[in-house]
Amino acid sequence: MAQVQWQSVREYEDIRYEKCAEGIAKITINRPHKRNAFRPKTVVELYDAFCDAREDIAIGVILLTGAGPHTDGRYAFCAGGDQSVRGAGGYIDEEGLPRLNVLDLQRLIRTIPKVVIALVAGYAIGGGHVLHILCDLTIAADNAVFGQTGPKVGSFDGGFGASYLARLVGQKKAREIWFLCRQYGAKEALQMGLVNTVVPVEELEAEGIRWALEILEKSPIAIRCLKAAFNAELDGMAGIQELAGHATHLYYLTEEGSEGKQAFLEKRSPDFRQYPWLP
Ligand SMILES: CC(C)(COP(=O)(O)OP(=O)(O)OC[C@H]1O[C@@H](n2cnc3c(N)ncnc32)[C@H](O)[C@@H]1OP(=O)(O)O)[C@@H](O)C(=O)NCCC(=O)NCCSC(=O)c1cc(O)c2ccccc2c1O
Repeated sequence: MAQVQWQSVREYEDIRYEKCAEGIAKITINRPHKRNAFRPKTVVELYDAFCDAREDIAIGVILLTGAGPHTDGRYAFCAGGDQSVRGAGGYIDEEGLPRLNVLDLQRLIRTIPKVVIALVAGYAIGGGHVLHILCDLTIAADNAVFGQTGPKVGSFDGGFGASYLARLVGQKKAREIWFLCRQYGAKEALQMGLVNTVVPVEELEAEGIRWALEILEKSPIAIRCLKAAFNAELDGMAGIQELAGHATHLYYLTEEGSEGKQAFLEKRSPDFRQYPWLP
């Protein structure tokens, strides 16, 4: 089965947010007239939907994609920050404040204890390219186009957008991508390890659902710990915190862990002697 019944979760202006009974959430950037470029409000809405998916214990996999094709027939995953609202100090929100709030979203995608899959049709460019990099997996349509534009348009993402990209494709290739601002097709992206697979564009969502359903058959705790472990290797103290948080979560689930709390509440000494020091 590679088709599901999507139910809208709540209404937004710049995105669509849906879930299905099988445990998948789908978040769609819905600004095709701007090649799905994000303004601060788009990011606020994306953040809100990702938070909802994080809190929903029925959801294990989140698909992130872009609406399309546009009326001109072109597809886009996301063309990065909306340059028409870029002002001094960031992208100007509805209150007139400059924002780089996509950085908050990047960290949420990175740490959410569920699997995030980017479904990329058409352009994944600039900050939109960085978003797919941050996703755990990327499924590309055969018409996908990847690239950074920062040095061309007076911007750069020196965080995950540079360092994690280099981990994915190697230092030389990452420097080429940023320094030359070229565009790369789906096949080339697959060859350089930037995406997991390439499918015909009309198969993109069905393939995403197939991957999601396969993941959803697996152990949620194993997957969340693995995601944190992959991150910990690269994310320093923040990565260790994330992995350690999962260890604490598991410890709280044990009888041994609750003995300490129970003893405190019963105003007695804890009896940890009953628990083995396993090899
Ligand atoms: C994506 C393209 C290569 C597509 O080219 P194509 O020829 O197919 O389409 P058009 O160029 O004609 O675009 C159609 C339509 O969409 C508008 N549009 C496209 N992208 C954007 C955009 N990013 N912002 C605003 N508007 C956009 C375009 O103007 C057209 O509108 P019309 O009204 O004229 O029809 C090509 O469009 C392209 O190169 N786009 C720009 C890509 C780009 O440079 N993105 C920004 C990079 S910087 C960034 O994203 C960024 C964001 C952050 O929040 C950061 C935060 C912290 C650090 C760094 C950040 C950062 O670098």
